[in-house]
Amino acid sequence: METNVDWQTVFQMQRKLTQHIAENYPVQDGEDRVKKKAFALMTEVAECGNEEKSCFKFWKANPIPNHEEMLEEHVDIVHFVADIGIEMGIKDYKLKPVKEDVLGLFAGTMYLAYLLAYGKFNVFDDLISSVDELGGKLGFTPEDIARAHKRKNEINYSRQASGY
Ligand SMILES: O=c1ccn([C@H]2C[C@H](O)[C@@H](COP(=O)(O)O)O2)c(=O)[nH]1
Repeated sequence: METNVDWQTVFQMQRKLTQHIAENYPVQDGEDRVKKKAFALMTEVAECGNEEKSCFKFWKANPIPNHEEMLEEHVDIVHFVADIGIEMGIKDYKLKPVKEDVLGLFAGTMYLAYLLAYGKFNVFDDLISSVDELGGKLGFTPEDIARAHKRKNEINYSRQASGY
């Protein structure tokens, strides 16, 4: 299946970033990083949705989307999906077609993140598939996503270095 995100590269990069952040901020006794990262993912989905206002802000006369901001939020979502996969020890995932519109993808991604973290349901394939589909439905090419992901990955390292 053709994908909008080069997940193999994303996972390779995320493994290093996750390890780097864990060295700076070691996991505390009893801390559930899957729950925290699932919530971080939900907040990024909300931020992305807030840039693509036209899918839900029916009360606004002129809900103009901000494509650059939307792309930045989308690659934050991509970061956290891979991060959750790593945190959960996912070895194998399989992308599948998702028949949802943008609104359904935003809401579904949040719901799946909740199910994974709190219900312990095995829905990682659904989660990664929804986020992949979202990138395309928001109008981004695989090249747009790869470029923005690489840029944000570098920013994440400099933020760690500067004690952000
Ligand atoms: O454990 C973490 C913490 C942060 N990030 C990355 C994902 C996003 O690109 C960015 C989100 O951080 P803020 O920009 O919202 O601070 O950091 C991770 O990948 N793993």
